[in-house]
Amino acid sequence: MAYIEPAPIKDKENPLESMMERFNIAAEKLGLSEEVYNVLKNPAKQVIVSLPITMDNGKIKVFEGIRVVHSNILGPAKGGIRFAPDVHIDEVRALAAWMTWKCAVVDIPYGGGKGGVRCNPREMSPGEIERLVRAYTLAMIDVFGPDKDIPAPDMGTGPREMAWLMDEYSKAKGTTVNAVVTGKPLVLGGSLGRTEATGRGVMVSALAAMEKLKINPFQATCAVQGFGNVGSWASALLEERGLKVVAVSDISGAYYNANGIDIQKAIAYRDGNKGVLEGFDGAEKLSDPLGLLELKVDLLVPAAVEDVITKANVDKINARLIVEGANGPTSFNADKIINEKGIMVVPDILANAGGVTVSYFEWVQNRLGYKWTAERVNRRSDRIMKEAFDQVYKTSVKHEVPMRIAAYIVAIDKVAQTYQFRGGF
Ligand SMILES: NC(=O)C1=CN([C@@H]2O[C@H](COP(=O)(O)OP(=O)(O)OC[C@H]3O[C@@H](n4cnc5c(N)ncnc54)[C@H](OP(=O)(O)O)[C@@H]3O)[C@@H](O)[C@H]2O)C=CC1
Ligand SMILES: O=C(O)CCC(=O)C(=O)O
Repeated sequence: MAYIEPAPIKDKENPLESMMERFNIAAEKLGLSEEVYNVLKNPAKQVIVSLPITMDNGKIKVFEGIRVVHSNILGPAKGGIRFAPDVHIDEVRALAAWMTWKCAVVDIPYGGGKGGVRCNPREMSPGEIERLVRAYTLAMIDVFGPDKDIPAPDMGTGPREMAWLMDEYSKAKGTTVNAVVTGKPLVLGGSLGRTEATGRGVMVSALAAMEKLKINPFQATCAVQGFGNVGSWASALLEERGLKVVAVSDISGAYYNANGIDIQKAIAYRDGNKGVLEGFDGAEKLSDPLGLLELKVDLLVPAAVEDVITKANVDKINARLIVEGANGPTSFNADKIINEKGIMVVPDILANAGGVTVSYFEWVQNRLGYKWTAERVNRRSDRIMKEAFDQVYKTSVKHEVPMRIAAYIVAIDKVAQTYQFRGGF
């Protein structure tokens, strides 16, 4: 099987710089005080650890593990853990700050954090991954905690890794602490609805934006980059709401069918094919996987990695609407051209906030010692996503700025007000 390694991203820009450029614009629009600006531009805590792991061949390999807490002014830090070969401190800093803004946009009582381990989980056995998760957890034992910093899944991690993290943390503390991590398997206190939550939030945001643009979902086409947790759930739920998903992709390539891809068939194929779409016969494989981003569709959902829409390809983007399932898929340099082209973008810190919203519900349920029904979880998260969309849309109209800057304005304003009331510096 031919994998594209490393990730096929051209012209990768620095996600931290992209984040700061937007932050600067919103801070200026808001007239943010210099003191609060200086607090928010720096992460509150950054921890880098070395993790020596015995590999299956008996050799010891040392991995680098990172956790960054950008802010805990609104509550404990919250954010996923990424296992990927190109994890970098600047990327984790940007991802942690995006979590601060994201939690503020959807108005949940958390600050922002993010973690990462530079590794390639595709080349590791389950035993090696388990040892790595446990070593990372122990190294972060004083960082994590249900009232301090609560991790969750991100790229390359899922419920299995969260279960090991909870177990290791609980053993170290001498008691079961399920609220230390979210995105757990149901039987360990995971929430109904968490697995699909990010994709579901993407769908809710997309439908809200399509209403503003007067696009009828039953006549709309869609392309989705990334067919992991976020991309596959977003594809399935958008298809369920009437859209024709004409293209999907993963690390093995991009797959196109003008008549619409049968998403359930694609998911079943992926699940029976070691997690990849390679060889899927319900669509044609595109010669250039990045061609998916340039298709003439109503809706484009980048749901894989950062910086896939950059100044190198932004001129060729043909979608009417972009809803960002991934964190940071559009570089700062591409923003201006997208705006000039009149393409509406529902930004990551709004569009993919459904995941952390249901993570919050999971933490609430763990602390209550009670389980909500899927119906309650979905109804509440849909309402939060829709309200956040409406607030960002109104702010965008009021300040005459794109939705992305509007989302930053909403978030930074909330965090700045909290600083003003709490004081203490
Ligand atoms: N999980 C969550 O709840 C949340 C995730 N996000 C963000 O969404 C994005 C995706 O995360 P998630 O779905 O959890 O991760 P997964 O690991 O589940 O899936 C990632 C998907 O992207 C594919 N992929 C990786 N690199 C490329 C590439 N260069 N080109 C095309 N496809 C690629 C992967 O392919 P393959 O599997 O073949 O390697 C896989 O299909 C990330 O930016 C993440 O930060 C945001 C909010 C919450
Ligand atoms: O569910 C969470 O707590 C965080 C998910 C995440 O990492 C993200 O939204 O980017």
